[in-house]
Amino acid sequence: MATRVRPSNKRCAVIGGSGFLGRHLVEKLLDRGYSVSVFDIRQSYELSGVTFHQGDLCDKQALLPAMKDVSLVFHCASPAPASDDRRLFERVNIQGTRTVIQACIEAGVQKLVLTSSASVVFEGTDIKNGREDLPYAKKPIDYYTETKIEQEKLVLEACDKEKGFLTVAIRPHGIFGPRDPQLVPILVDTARRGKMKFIIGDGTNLVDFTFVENVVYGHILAAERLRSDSPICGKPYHITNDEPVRFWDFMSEVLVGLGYAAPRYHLPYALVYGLALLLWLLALILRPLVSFKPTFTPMRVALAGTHHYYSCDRAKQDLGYKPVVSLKDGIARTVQSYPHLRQGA
Ligand SMILES: NC(=O)C1=CN([C@@H]2O[C@H](COP(=O)(O)OP(=O)(O)OC[C@H]3O[C@@H](n4cnc5c(N)ncnc54)[C@H](O)[C@@H]3O)[C@@H](O)[C@H]2O)C=CC1
Ligand SMILES: CC(C)=CCC[C@@H](C)[C@H]1CC[C@H]2C3=C(CC[C@]12C)[C@@]1(C)CCC(=O)C[C@@H]1CC3
Repeated sequence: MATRVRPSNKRCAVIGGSGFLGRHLVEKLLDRGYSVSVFDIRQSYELSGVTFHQGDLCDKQALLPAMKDVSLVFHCASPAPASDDRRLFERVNIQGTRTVIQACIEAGVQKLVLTSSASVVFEGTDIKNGREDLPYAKKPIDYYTETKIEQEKLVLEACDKEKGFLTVAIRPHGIFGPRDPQLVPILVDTARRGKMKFIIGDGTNLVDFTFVENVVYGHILAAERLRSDSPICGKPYHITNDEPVRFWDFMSEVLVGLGYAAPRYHLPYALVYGLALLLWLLALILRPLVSFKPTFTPMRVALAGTHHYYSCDRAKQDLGYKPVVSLKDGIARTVQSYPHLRQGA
């Protein structure tokens, strides 16, 4: 009789492991003695100790080989929030996540850790020290958020102690750090086009920005604490730097660190939000004729002009989480890592 190989608890798979967060997670897992399978639609690097499987997560047959003899799966793949493609988000974040869950169960995976987002409760209005029991956004501000909500629900509802399939969701916010393809590049691009002169609103709104290594640490703690007798099964956890900062102070610090001027002039929030909404509608109506991507989307303006910071008390209590890199050090390491984005480079 063929005996089934018991999956090693130091063997894991990272879906989305070619991405910004995924790659940092893979590197830390290797440091901690795990062997890692990466599953991603693209391969962006090579690393010893890592086996790459290239494919679309909506394809179960493609996923299964990456999960062979694996006890733990991290799912941190998603289309980029900047894409406004409803069908793509629904296909990958909702249907694709259903497929990931089915594949995990079929492959005998015991633990699934999802990278969700703190934005699942954000509707474009102030959130101050938000806890995990806030309701999901009833009117999500974009398709990305809408489908991240459904994705999180699917993963948490799939948690089944009887069947030995345990799940947990990590909700990071504003991830930044070396190799981030979003935050610093968008900021620098906006500055280079001369559009970073204005502060939206009075500039006092507090926001969480989270250094990538803290997010990675939260994921690994969750994975290692996920057992059938632990309180974390089927629950979401905020992971932040636990140091809310003024959105515009953070932006200015990164800009000045890279040699650009900090924004100075104030614009009323309602005016900019209204304009962004108009532009978004215009882009939608004109889509069959011309395609343009406005820099100022309603979501971006809301993120830049409201308070949105979250309590990570639950993660501290249940996971023993504490940020490992301070905001100050995180910003310094990030700025240093982008010599090619410096003014004049
Ligand atoms: N970057 C941020 O500030 C935040 C990110 N998150 C979440 O963290 C996760 C990771 O985000 P990032 O690393 O920033 O994004 P990223 O875009 O760098 O990485 C996502 C990865 O998913 C892969 N992917 C996309 N569609 C796929 C498909 N159909 N099949 C297989 N792979 C596919 C991409 O190729 C990419 O490598 C995402 O789930 C995102 O929603 C949550 C909160 C904040
Ligand atoms: C805290 C959090 C969730 C951050 C997410 C990252 C991005 C959404 C931001 C990174 C750079 C930001 C940015 C703007 C909006 C939000 C970001 C894209 C603006 C477009 C807001 C309006 C401006 O005046 C220019 C800004 C450029 C940078």
